[in-house]
Amino acid sequence: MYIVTAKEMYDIDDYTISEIGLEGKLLMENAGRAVSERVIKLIRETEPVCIFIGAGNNGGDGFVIARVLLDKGYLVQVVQVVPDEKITGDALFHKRVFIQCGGEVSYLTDLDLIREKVERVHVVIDAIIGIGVKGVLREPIQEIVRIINHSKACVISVDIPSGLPADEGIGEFTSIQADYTFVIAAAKESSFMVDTADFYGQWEIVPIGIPNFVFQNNTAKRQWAEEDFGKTIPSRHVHAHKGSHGKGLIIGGCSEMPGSLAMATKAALKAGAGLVAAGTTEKVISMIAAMCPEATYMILPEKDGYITGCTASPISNYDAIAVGIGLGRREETRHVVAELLNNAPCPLLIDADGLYHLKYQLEMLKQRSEPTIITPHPGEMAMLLGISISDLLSAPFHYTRDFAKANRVYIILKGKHTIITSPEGRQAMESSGNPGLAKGGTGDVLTGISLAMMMQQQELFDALCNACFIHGKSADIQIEEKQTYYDLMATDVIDGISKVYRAFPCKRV
Ligand SMILES: NC(=O)C1=CN([C@@H]2O[C@H](COP(=O)(O)OP(=O)(O)OC[C@H]3O[C@@H](n4cnc5c(N)ncnc54)[C@H](O)[C@@H]3O)[C@@H](O)[C@H]2O)[C@H](O)CC1
Ligand SMILES: [K+]
Repeated sequence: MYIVTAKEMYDIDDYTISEIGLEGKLLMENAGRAVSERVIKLIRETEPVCIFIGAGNNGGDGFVIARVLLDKGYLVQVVQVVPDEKITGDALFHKRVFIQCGGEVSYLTDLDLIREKVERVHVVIDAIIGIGVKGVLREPIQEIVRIINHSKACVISVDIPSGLPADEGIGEFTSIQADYTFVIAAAKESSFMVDTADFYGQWEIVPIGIPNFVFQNNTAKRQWAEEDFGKTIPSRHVHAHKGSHGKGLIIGGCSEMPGSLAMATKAALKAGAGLVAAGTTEKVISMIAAMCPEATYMILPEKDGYITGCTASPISNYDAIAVGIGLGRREETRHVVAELLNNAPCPLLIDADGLYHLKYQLEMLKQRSEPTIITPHPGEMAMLLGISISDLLSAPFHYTRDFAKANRVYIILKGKHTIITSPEGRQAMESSGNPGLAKGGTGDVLTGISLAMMMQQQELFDALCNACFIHGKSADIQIEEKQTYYDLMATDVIDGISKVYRAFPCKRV
């Protein structure tokens, strides 16, 4: 599933029409038919339906839907909310076809009449405006939208709830509040944003015959799905030994936060790492060693229970290193992150307190020759960007892409919809997981799983997407099987990793 801005969707549309030769009328027919198929599954023939139609191609989709429903014996009324001369091009073509098939269209502007109509129907189909909306809705459309929103009818939007922007980061709007939205061809950015997602109601994408490669050439954003995990997760070879699955090092922990290191280490091993060493203070080792007997330990220098350095120890023979969890924010500890940024000869993941220290030495990121990965939650990402969390969440694709490109890092921006970004600006959204994950320690588990994935032979971007998938799916399976959003613990997410591998088995060889 691809994710697009309005501009990307128009480019995809133009290419399909002008270079491939699938005419606009045909795409509109496909769109209207595909939406009608879904509508027919939702409503009965006896339920009166009113289709509201605006001036653009979204309205054109509405005329196709009206024709299909009329033909199937539905009680359809069509209300055009703009004068006849505004209906042009492909939309006019389909309006004429609808009328030739016996359909009737009323152009209504009297708001009382519209209110009466809306009160009498069970279902409203909203084909007023699609991705072509500019700014806040003008009158009388704004008032018509209000009337529809106040009615008891089930509201089904075509492509996007009318009035809602397709792109992230757009401030003011008035929108239809849909119960269902059938999104044409590709997900729009706004269907994932905190301030706009709810207007869609339940939504689903309906394909309209645009070839896959056209999406690939026009957008760098997509959803990471189960099939992607199945296709990319590397096999475990029958002749494999522990060295085949990577040797990782996790540096972190302090006297007040020993558990975070234990959880990350255990999660890395559970997710498939061959060997994992935990680098920390002697005291923390004595606290966690029994919790994770499969790991090895590296004693690091300390002051008052906080790590002060790590490069005096051998860090060159690891395949990947993670730093930051439970590290603490003491100034002496900042040096640990600097040493690793300078010297880690392998992919380096920075999380939690490591990100706090990174803020003071961001310029070092560009000097690294090996990949760097950061795994912030929105608060940490906003801190690194120097903006507010609400600004970040209004346009997360934009902010993370710019930061990743400027600083040459991979980013996992954690959230309900986690966004994974590569230094080239490729972006994936991973949406598994549930509110049970909103608890201390789950980020440490993701760090451990990510470290393990980074060391399996797969492209680094895919590895990070798969780590998020395993983490979220583990939480989902635990909730399905035995737990609730209240009692899910980070350690349960570690236990659930085996269930993910059993549920989505990978090839053996
Ligand atoms: N994605 C595809 O491949 C296909 C999409 N289809 C549908 O087409 C629309 C986009 O159509 P477009 O004609 O570009 O724009 P709209 O229909 O969304 O609306 C334009 C219409 O709205 C008026 N308008 C804009 N802003 C406002 C405002 N603030 N207040 C009032 N009126 C406003 C503007 O004047 C225009 O008249 C897409 O969403 C799909 O549904 C194709 O049918 C199939 C291919
Ligand atoms: K619409």
